[in-house]
Amino acid sequence: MSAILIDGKARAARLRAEVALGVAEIVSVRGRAPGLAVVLVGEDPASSVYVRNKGVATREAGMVSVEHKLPADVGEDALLALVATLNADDAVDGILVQLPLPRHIDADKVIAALDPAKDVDGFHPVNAGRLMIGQPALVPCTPKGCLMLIEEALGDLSGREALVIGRSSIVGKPMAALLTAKSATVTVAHSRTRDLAGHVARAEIVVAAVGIPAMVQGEWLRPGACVIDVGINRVVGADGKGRLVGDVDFASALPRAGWITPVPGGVGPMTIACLLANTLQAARARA
Ligand SMILES: NC(=O)C1=CN([C@@H]2O[C@H](COP(=O)(O)OP(=O)(O)OC[C@H]3O[C@@H](n4cnc5c(N)ncnc54)[C@H](OP(=O)(O)O)[C@@H]3O)[C@@H](O)[C@H]2O)C=CC1
Ligand SMILES: Nc1nc(=O)c2c([nH]1)NC[C@@H]1CN(c3ccc(C(=O)N[C@@H](CCC(=O)O)C(=O)O)cc3)C=[N+]21
Repeated sequence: MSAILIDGKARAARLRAEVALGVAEIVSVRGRAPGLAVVLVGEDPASSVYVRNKGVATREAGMVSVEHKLPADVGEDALLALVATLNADDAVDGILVQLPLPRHIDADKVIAALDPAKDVDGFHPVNAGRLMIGQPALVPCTPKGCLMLIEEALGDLSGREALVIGRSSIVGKPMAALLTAKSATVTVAHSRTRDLAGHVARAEIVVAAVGIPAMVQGEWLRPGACVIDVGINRVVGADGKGRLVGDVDFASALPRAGWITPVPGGVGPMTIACLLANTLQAARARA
């Protein structure tokens, strides 16, 4: 038996096409396309790739994308001033501040300064809190995209055993909240978890968001599990070339899983498509 490959690239293309229809509609109503402002501080190479991919996708969906590149040594005050300007700019419907920020800047402070209505990453405490208590919110893009892939594979998730590996505010915590809202029975594992393999063995759904290349072994998996690999790790292969791998050991997981997302081509494209969906949602709410 071999797992069904979940084609995140194809699912993301469908979502982007849906978003483009919504964009056309809001343009006809409001006379202005949704606007996304992306703030990039310094030259993080992974972030640069993400920012470039996002720019192309937003324009293809008919949105206006404006990038603000600031030098790595920019002061916190200057960044907060830019956020205030974008908050006040009526042409800006969504703001994304690329993480990680340089160490001398307090990321929590910057996120808290965002207008929650424009927080298309869903990182502001108001949106994070709303998600926790089941109120309408802007939901973080990566877990939102993961949930779409899981539901498409499994349908109704109620009563399903789910394991989320990782408890970051960007992926793990909101992922656990979304799965709980869908009535899955959710376990959250992290660096202090004892017997990770034992938890993996019980899970019908495994979401791996750790940042350690190929750490989840295929042999740990419950046969037929739905495996969502969030990890984006750049490693150097035997040929000396760099390539991307996930947090799941794909080769050993493939024969044992029921469904699995590849890296690249799985969760990553969904993150970008969900960012566009969130920007449309924010534009509609503000219109
Ligand atoms: N595809 C996409 O669109 C995106 C991909 N990513 C990728 O996902 C991965 C995770 O990202 P992010 O959540 O931001 O990462 P963080 O570094 O913020 O969080 C990693 C989590 O993994 C946990 N962890 C570390 N070591 C272990 C271990 N040995 N066993 C179990 N858990 C462990 C940590 O535990 P503790 O809390 O105890 O430290 C922490 O909760 C990265 O590879 C990142 O590049 C991220 C965002 C979007
Ligand atoms: N404020 C903020 N929000 C984020 O959502 C955020 C962030 N900061 N900082 C960095 C991480 C990482 N991240 C990725 C998104 C898409 C791909 C992606 O498109 N990946 C493709 C292609 C990757 C390639 O080939 O280079 C794929 O997996 O197929 C990767 C990584 C979002 N993040």
